[in-house]
Amino acid sequence: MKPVLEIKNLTKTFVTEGKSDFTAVDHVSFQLYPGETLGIVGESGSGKSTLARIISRLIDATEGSVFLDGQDVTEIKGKKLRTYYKDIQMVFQSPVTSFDPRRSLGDGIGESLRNQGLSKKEAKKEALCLLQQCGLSSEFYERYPHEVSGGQCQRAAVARALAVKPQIVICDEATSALDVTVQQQIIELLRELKKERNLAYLFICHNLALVQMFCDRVLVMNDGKIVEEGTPDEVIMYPKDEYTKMLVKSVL
Ligand SMILES: Nc1ncnc2c1ncn2[C@@H]1O[C@H](COP(=O)(O)OP(=O)(O)OP(=O)(O)O)[C@@H](O)[C@H]1O
Repeated sequence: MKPVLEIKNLTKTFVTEGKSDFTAVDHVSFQLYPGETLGIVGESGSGKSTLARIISRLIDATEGSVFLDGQDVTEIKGKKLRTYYKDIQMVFQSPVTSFDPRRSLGDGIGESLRNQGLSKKEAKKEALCLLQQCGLSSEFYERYPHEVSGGQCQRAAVARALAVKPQIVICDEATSALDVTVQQQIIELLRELKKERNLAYLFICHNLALVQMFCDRVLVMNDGKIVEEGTPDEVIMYPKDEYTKMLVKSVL
């Protein structure tokens, strides 16, 4: 099977005046396959979010390449980049702040649909359908981000991510701000949506129990490098790398 996403030697060095250069992502390479959920774990500051931001083209890499469906997308611009922004969507830790507080959830979801050329009426119909698929009834269309719970808002954020029909969804600590039962519900939702839409997920998470439950494969990052890779059982139950052993021990 061909990978949907291929990362080759990706490196990001931040250059700040008056400070020494800092390499947050250091020659990272991996592949993500269609329908796969790939976990990325590592301590705070290990470079996970920076990696996600490069892949999403929110920031540029210093070195290395990103391939989507075999096409080099590292430096694409204009229309190609706008299409790429649809192919890769992100769901963040804090759903409430990811929505405009002055607009209803339905409007927030509808906006991406209207940007794709749907009429106001069509966008509303589709937004209601997406909300329903994400377990939210039509009354949530009119609600504002501060009028819903964190879990409900994260469901709406998933609905908004799906509105543009992405191939890949990057979840950056998407369940970390939610309590345990709501975390499980969001994981179940992501699982169902993956099956229905053959999505691939990059699942950045510091909760190893969730990673073990949800991911097909796991990468461990330390100081910007991938230090171990394997199935959740291999990495979490039988870690080989010293850093992974420490990481696993620290949460047990
Ligand atoms: N714009 C920037 N300029 C300088 N350094 C940065 C910048 N963005 C991130 N960093 C640094 O890069 C390192 C990696 O940060 P990153 O947010 O990718 O880590 P992370 O593994 O996602 O951590 P967390 O789990 O806490 O979100 C950190 O030391 C951070 O301070």
